[in-house]
Amino acid sequence: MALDELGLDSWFDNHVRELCGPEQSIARVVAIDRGRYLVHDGNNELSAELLGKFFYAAESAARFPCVGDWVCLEHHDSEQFASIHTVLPRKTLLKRKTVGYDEEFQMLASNIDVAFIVMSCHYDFHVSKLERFLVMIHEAHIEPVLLFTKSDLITPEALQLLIDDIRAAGIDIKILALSNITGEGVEQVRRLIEPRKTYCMLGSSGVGKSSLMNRLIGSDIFETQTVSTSGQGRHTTVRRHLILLDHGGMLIDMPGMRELAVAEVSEGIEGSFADILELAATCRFSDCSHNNEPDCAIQAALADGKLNADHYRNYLKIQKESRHHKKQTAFVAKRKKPKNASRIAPSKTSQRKQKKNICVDEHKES
Ligand SMILES: Nc1nc2c(ncn2[C@@H]2O[C@H](COP(=O)(O)OP(=O)(O)OP(=O)(O)O)[C@@H](O)[C@H]2O)c(=O)[nH]1
Ligand SMILES: [Zn+2]
Repeated sequence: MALDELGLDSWFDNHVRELCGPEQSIARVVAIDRGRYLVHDGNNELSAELLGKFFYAAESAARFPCVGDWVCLEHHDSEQFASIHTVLPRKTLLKRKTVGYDEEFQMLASNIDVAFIVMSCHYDFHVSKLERFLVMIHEAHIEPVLLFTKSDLITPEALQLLIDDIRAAGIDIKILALSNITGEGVEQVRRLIEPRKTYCMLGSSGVGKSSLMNRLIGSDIFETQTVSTSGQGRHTTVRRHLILLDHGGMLIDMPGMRELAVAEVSEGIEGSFADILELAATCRFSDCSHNNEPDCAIQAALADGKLNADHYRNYLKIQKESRHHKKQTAFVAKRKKPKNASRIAPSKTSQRKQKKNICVDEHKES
């Protein structure tokens, strides 16, 4: 198989020439398992390890490879084993705020062209949740598509009402409805997937991501979970693996995400809340807080119903989270920064910590 079938194009090629040594070859990270990287070099999948230099002066988790990355490799004698020297620049990087106290973000996957937001139309659909996914996807410069699963459980009229709600919030992304049970709509999803492009599936646990994966692959390699009759999903084991589909495209499955806290986002907000930013630009005062200033365009639009109150509330919430994350990251970075960072070798403990930080795949994380 040629590397272009794995998504390599001239953009990456230019970086290969610049960044990979003459003895090195190029491969794509398809999975991470307990600190080991499974990479595909166009012919084989092989196991690769990081060079020690990755653990030096680690200012940011973003220096480590993640699923979807292109890396420069040096093969060892056995051919089945290699070391990773360099991570090539990424076209796109999907990340989220780390759950818990650590204020650094977590990389989910890179070099994704299209993100499928998978949501069940039968249970627990909220436009605000969709907006949260959209902020994250816009921030990463990825094209979003909404896949509504479980269409067999609601009437076409009820489905149309949900779509109307989404359009009313100013969201104009492509929407497809499907059922993994009857198979309706699955073919349309398959037709969306183009060769050499990378797709990912994002969505809460239990919405039907594994079921859809299995349908697209045509076999039951992903374990699916039975959910309670309320439709709510259960906790499933985490996996993140880049899979090559028969007709060419690539698909990365993501763990179910219960908590989706946003890291610092700016363009993501511009992408998802452009209507609000446009309105705010027409307030009388440029620093309007949209509370009780005169001639506030936001308050006026809320009053006459042109601006949906939930949409605005969600905007404020996400903006607050983003600001908070920015402040925290700046604070943590200041506290952590050692003098002469690049010359200090990390202790064994900090290497272990780093490994723990990047190898999220074997933990449950939703
Ligand atoms: N009625 C109906 N049930 C579905 C559909 N898709 C999935 N299910 C059921 O929903 C449950 C959860 O599906 P999964 O495919 O495991 O969901 P998931 O999104 O992969 O969940 P995680 O692995 O936890 O992230 C299973 O019992 C499926 O049979 C659908 O289109 N219609
Ligand atoms: Zn205002």
